[in-house]
Amino acid sequence: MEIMTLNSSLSLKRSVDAGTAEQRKVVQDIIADISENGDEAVRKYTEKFDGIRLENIAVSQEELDEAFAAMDEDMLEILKEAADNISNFHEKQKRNSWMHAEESGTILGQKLTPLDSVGVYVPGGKAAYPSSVFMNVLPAKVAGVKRIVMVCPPNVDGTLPQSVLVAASIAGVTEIYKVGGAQAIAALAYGTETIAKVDKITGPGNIYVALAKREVYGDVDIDMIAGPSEIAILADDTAFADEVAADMLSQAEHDERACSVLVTTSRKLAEETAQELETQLQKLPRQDIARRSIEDFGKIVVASNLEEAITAINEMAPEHLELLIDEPMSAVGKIRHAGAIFIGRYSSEPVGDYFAGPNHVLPTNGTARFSSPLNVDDFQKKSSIIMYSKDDFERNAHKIAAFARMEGLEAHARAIEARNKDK
Ligand SMILES: NC(=O)c1ccc[n+]([C@@H]2O[C@H](COP(=O)([O-])OP(=O)(O)OC[C@H]3O[C@@H](n4cnc5c(N)ncnc54)[C@H](O)[C@@H]3O)[C@@H](O)[C@H]2O)c1
Ligand SMILES: N[C@H](CO)Cc1c[nH]c[nH+]1
Ligand SMILES: [Zn+2]
Repeated sequence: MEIMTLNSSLSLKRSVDAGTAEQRKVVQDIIADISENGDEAVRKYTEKFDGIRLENIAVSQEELDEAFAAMDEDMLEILKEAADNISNFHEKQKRNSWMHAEESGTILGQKLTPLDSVGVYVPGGKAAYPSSVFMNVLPAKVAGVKRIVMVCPPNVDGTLPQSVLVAASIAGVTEIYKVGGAQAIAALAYGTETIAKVDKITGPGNIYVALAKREVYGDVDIDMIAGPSEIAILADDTAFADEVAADMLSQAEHDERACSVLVTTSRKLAEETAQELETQLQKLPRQDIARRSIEDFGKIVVASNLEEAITAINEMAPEHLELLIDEPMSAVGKIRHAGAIFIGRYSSEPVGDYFAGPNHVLPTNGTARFSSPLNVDDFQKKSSIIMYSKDDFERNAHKIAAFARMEGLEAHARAIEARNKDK
């Protein structure tokens, strides 16, 4: 891989993938068809895109039990431990309703209510993602959401991946359906005979899923449009090239359009990492995907100093950032934009993908400039509480009425004045 030098004309920013006009049209047509024809349209697209006609898309308790029984005991323990770590982390995010009583007797506050129902998209297609089941469902559970509907595209034999089913059971999903792509998003947003509509849809997926979420937003809420994975690694001469290359490939194997970038102050590390990437790629099972990702979107960049490197990384606002530098904690304050920051050698990105506890659904495509990881707040909504006292009302009524008249809203002013009389 070519090694570049960081200069003012080199930007690490990703261009947002808005899909092609043709893909948008495909998605709009699928959504319209599902809204109109419900389950029958779901069956048609599942047959077309996943290669199986399913008369019944609901996962039965029997299928869940079979998946559990077939799961390796040790693996089951690992899944449970990961689920505990993720739940514990998200418990710390949970906020409570609050009310504050002023001395004047007025009570102001904020009431938090979990969403009634959430739809969680779990990608199928290229890989099975039990970890994404945990990352979407467990924060919803912590928030108190009662109805959690999971959708996932079926395998060609009409099953769902065993690992996904077991994760769904551990996490406490309430309904599971074998449907993927834009047709799953439309079914969750508008409902079919089998799937009752939900209030919010979360979860990552490919371009068809992302475009569908964008289309239905407004009729339901969505979490974010999570694009292909990204990793930026900031490293100096204390880092090890084999570890840097391994971490870059860990995200490259997700998707041909995943993006792995090394920014380093050490030319030696840059050269060794380029070599390591080639050696390690040859031994990877998902070599084709990872190679295309590295060739089309991978970058190794040499910066003249740490400050310059951090400026470029802030501009990129990567989904994941690893700090493999001497005294990495000292750089954290200077990082303004990154979905998740992995500090030091033992915080390899997959630690966060699976086990540490923080969420792996993170802002991509530079949206870490203004978005946050999926979290418990995404599954609760707030209502303001206002209980105004007589004293406050009498003291402020004329100010409120004046404000209303300034806006030309006479009825507002009169609503206030109607109460400002002895009755
Ligand atoms: N950000 C995260 O947290 C995270 C986690 C896991 C996976 N991911 C990403 O999710 C994505 C998963 O993509 P995937 O494709 O493997 O699975 P997917 O489930 O997103 O997509 C499969 C579905 O796409 C639809 N589809 C495929 N080709 C189509 C076409 N030509 N026209 C219309 N619809 C079509 C089909 O309905 C199929 O069921 C990857 O990009 C991966 O990196 C992200
Ligand atoms: N790295 C992905 C998010 O960008 C999440 C994931 C799931 N499984 C493994 N990794
Ligand atoms: Zn990953």
